[in-house]
Parts: sequence; structure tokens; C-alpha cells
Amino acid sequence: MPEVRPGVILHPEALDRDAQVALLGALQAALRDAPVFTPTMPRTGTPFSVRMSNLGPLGWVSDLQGYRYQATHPDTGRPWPAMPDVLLDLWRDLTGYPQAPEACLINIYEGTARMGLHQDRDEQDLDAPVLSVSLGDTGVFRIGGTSRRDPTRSFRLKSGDVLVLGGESRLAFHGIDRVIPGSSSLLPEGGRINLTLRRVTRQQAAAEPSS
Ligand SMILES: O=C(O)CCC(=O)C(=O)O
Ligand SMILES: [Fe+2]
Repeated sequence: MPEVRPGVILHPEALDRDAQVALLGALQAALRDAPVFTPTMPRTGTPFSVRMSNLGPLGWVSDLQGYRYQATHPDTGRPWPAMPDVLLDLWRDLTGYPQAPEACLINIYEGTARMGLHQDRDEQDLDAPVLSVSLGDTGVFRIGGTSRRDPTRSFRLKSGDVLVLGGESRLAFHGIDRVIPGSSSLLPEGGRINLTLRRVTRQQAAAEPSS
């Protein structure tokens, strides 16, 4: 699989069209239970252009209080829906990481939504890679190094592509410059859905043997 740069592996069309359609169906059902919400920037309260929801034991949220993971939906107070098996299988097969992902952030890009350069660093377990699945219109993904000033490059993420960010790129700055309208027929209304799977907590250290 092409290593775009050290620690960044692109798996083009890891999900074929049938698998994308099946995953989309599972997402639509989950979003009825955990409706999309508009996160806001800590301190300023400026809304993100991307709307979000989550699957799994923990979900990522952002509001005036800051960025964090929590076990329940900020509006409904209910636990997040489970991650479908296809996502758990992708994680196992493409990361090989021994622990299961705990959070699947659903990013919904409509219209001119984009995501500025940032690091994923709200997790305690930074040894686990981040795995992201793209569905719908092509996203122009930009990635640099671990300093905001490092040079960046961009490449396209198409529907069904899976990107794994790990190793020396686990803390690389990255974002989505734009989504290319009309580039996929998967989503009837157009736009892009990104699923970002992460391990959040560190595995408990094994208990000391009692003497
Ligand atoms: O939409 C994408 O491909 C990137 C999403 C992302 O970087 C994030 O949710 O942290
Ligand atoms: Fe990210």
C-alpha cells in the first residue's frame, strides 16, 4: 500500500461500492439515534463548518468548555450507537493495533465545509494510529509535519479510501482544504462523510501479582 509519507498509509478503495452502500445504510440508522450536531470552538463559540456525530463507547465533542471525549451525545444525553463490524474489521486488518477503537467521529461536510490544519491529540493513547474512512465526494486532504510551520502536501481522498495515520505522523498537522462537488454519486445530496476511528484510553496496566 502506498506510504504517502512516513506513517501515512493510503488504502485506495479499501471499501468497494457495495461495502460503501452498506456502511452508509448503517450510518443513516445510527444518525437517527445520534443526530448530527454543530460543534463550536472552545472559548469563542464559533461554529465549525463540519457537522458531527459519533459511534462507539466514546465520542469527540467541542464546545465552549473545550475539546473532549464523552460517553453520551451532547443533546440527547444517550450513549453513542455501536460501531458497525465493518469498521472494527477495517481497524483490525489495516492497523493491527491490539486494542479496539473506542471512538468513531462522523464528520459531515456539506457545501463549502472544510477542516483547518490541526493535530489529533485529545487521546491518551498516542501509540494507536488514527484510521479514517472517506465516503461521498472527494476531499482534498492536506498534511504536514508535527510543527505547524512544517511544509505540507495535499492529496485526494475518494469514496471508499481509507487513510491510516500512525508512527511519526500520528501527531502530524492535517486538515481538509475543500470537498470537490459532484465527484461521487454515493450520497444523493452530495457532500462528504468522513469517519475517524481512534483509540482514546490507555490499556490498564496488568495488575501486580499478589505476593
Ligand atoms: O475529514 C477528514 O478526512 C479529516 C478529519 C479529521 O482530521 C478529524 O476529524 O480529526
Ligand atoms: Fe484530524
